[in-house]
Amino acid sequence: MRPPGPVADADGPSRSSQQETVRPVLLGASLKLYLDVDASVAWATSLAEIARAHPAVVAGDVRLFILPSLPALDRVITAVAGSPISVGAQDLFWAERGAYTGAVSGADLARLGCRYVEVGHAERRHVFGEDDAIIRRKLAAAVRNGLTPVLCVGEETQQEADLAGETCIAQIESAIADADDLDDLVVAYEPEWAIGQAEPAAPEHVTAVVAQLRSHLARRGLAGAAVIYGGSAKPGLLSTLSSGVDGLFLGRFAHEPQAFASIIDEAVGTHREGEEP
Ligand SMILES: O=C[C@H](O)COP(=O)(O)O
Repeated sequence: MRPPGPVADADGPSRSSQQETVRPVLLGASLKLYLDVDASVAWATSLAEIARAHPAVVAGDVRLFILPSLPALDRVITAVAGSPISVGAQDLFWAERGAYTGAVSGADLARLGCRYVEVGHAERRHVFGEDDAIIRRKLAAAVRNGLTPVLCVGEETQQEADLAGETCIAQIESAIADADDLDDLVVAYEPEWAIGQAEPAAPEHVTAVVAQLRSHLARRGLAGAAVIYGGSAKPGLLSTLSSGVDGLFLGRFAHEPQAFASIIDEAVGTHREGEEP
């Protein structure tokens, strides 16, 4: 499923590995509201230079996506054009057109050149009051407009992996309930208690929860969905997770382009066998 509008990423390398059984590593980063527009463009420009020069990214073995703030989207898309970086938005509204002051249409995001859109982040739930019903409608809108949802799920408080997995599976099921023809999905496992901290969740916890999510998605016919980890992810983490995740969803620790570059280096060699996300 592809967006109907121009696509800001260079999908050539990614598509070229479609017949292979090795899954690429997916690294995403959301800027949240940390950087202003000029700083976002400068950051994206640096990442594009790194991406263009990195053999694993050029080959499609490591895929990158970035989610700047909405006012920065257009300029960031221009800044990374021709590089192997995909761009997405941090939010969308559930309807394309109408009397919805301040809302952002998925159709416009796709037309602008977005490939991804984030749905269900803990900050959207807690700061903006989004609930399961809103997340479900937004995810359906993303799919309807050819955007790949980056669906964030995660338990609120620290608990054992089995329980956390159950919570996340319930969130996934609720979120995808109204999405017709869902064939492209990224699930970002973000335990809420690990977001904005000094350290990420323990690797054993992450891999145990992600294993449950992968099994569940496979049973639902969504084995191709990538399951990535977010929550204070930073350089050094991916090596400890090995093939236990499909990649990382980065926040603050991606603000320094060289940190992002070092995570790309770590990603090399952590592919796993299976259907391509
Ligand atoms: O969107 C990203 C996640 O919420 C992680 O953010 P963080 O790494 O700054 O905790």
